[in-house]
Amino acid sequence: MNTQGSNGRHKRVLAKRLAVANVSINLLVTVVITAWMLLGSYRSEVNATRQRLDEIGRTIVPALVGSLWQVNAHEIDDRLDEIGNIPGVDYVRLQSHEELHQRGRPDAHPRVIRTYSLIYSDHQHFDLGTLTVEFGWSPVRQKLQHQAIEIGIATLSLTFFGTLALLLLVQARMTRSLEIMSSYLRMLRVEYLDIPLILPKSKWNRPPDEIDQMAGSINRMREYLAENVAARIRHEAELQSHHEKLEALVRERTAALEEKTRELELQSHTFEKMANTDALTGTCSRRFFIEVSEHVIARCARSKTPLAMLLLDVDHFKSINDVHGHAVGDQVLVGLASTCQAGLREIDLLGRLGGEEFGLLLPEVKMSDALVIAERLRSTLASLAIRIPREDEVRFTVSIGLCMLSDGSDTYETLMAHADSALYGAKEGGRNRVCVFDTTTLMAAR
Ligand SMILES: Nc1nc2c(ncn2[C@@H]2O[C@H](COP(=O)(O)OP(=O)(O)OP(=O)(O)O)[C@@H](O)[C@H]2O)c(=O)[nH]1
Repeated sequence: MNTQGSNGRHKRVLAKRLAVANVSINLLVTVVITAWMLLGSYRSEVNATRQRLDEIGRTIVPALVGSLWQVNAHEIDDRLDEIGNIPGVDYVRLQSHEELHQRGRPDAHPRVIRTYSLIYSDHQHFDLGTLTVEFGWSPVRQKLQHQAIEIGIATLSLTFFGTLALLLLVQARMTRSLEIMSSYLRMLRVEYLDIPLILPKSKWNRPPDEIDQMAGSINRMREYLAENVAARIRHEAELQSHHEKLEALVRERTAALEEKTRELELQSHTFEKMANTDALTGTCSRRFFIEVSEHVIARCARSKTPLAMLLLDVDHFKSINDVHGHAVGDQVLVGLASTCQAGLREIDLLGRLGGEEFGLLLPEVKMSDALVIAERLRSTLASLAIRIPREDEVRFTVSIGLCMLSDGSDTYETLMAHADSALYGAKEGGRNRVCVFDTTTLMAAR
């Protein structure tokens, strides 16, 4: 990560602001100091002027009074010249009786004026006139101006070099460090969190300052962020691992569930098949035969399609059981069912209704065809030989009751009652025969 770059737009703004502030403060301080120093100079100048005036009063004025008393014009002029030559004296005025002596020119606004009374004392006081001495502004002004210029130049030089030094110091320490820190924070990314912020080392072995503290805080924040990111990555990895384990578990459980469902479906299918199939003969169970018959009968009744119902019953089956055993009886039933089944169409339905009694539903078959089918069945079964171990074979006959769907109101129960009635007729008629149900008469086929 490059932390040496800087944002050009804000380059050294801080240093410039500091320089402007420093120059402004220095100028203000310069003005105040200059004013204060000039005031001090002015005061000391005033004191010096007063001391000179006192000196004039002590030395020259008594000599002047003596010259005036002696009326020594030459000496008077010398004294006045002496006063007029004192630095700073602009104007000297001697008013003695009618005479006026002047040196220099009076100022409209003199700086300091002092008037001396010229009195000669010799047991008596004689008033000889007044002496006025004026100190003007020009020498003091010049002096103060020079002083102001000197102070100004010195202070400005100090300001310039001080500001320059400050700028260099700020640039070397603050601006550069702040630029590096700013650049570091701008470039900071999750992948760079292991790179610490390093400020350029100072040549001098100085104690840590606020910039070092800030850099330390940034590094602590970076470490804290790095720890947090590492913890987050760790947690995400753990979460991912848990997620994968969970998904594997769900897949495993789903597979087990699907397997179980398949097993249950298979079982259910088997149970359904078992429930719908007669265990011994493989034909429809009574319940399934009734259920399907009800639908077929209703459909044929609606569409006025012919339908025949046959009820088959093995003749003297009890004797077969009694003579040959129950197992042989079972063999007879199996043989009957498979023989019947072999000659049926897809839409025909054979069901074992109980014991040795079977129902046979023949949709879309008219009476004449139904009779043919019933007779053929009876005949085929009568000639069927059931192979048994000891007696070689067993033969049997069946009685068949036949009825037709007569009108739209017929149901399974009515058809079954009719077929049963016909079967009863067949049994009564001597067995091994087909009987057709008729509402008025029972007609035997043979
Ligand atoms: N072997 C065997 N016998 C059964 C089965 N179900 C019922 N039976 C027997 O079938 C016999 C039916 O006898 P019956 O009702 O008297 O009828 P039948 O002897 O056939 O006489 P008819 O119908 O009048 O000709 C009984 O002895 C039952 O025990 C079975 O599944 N297997």
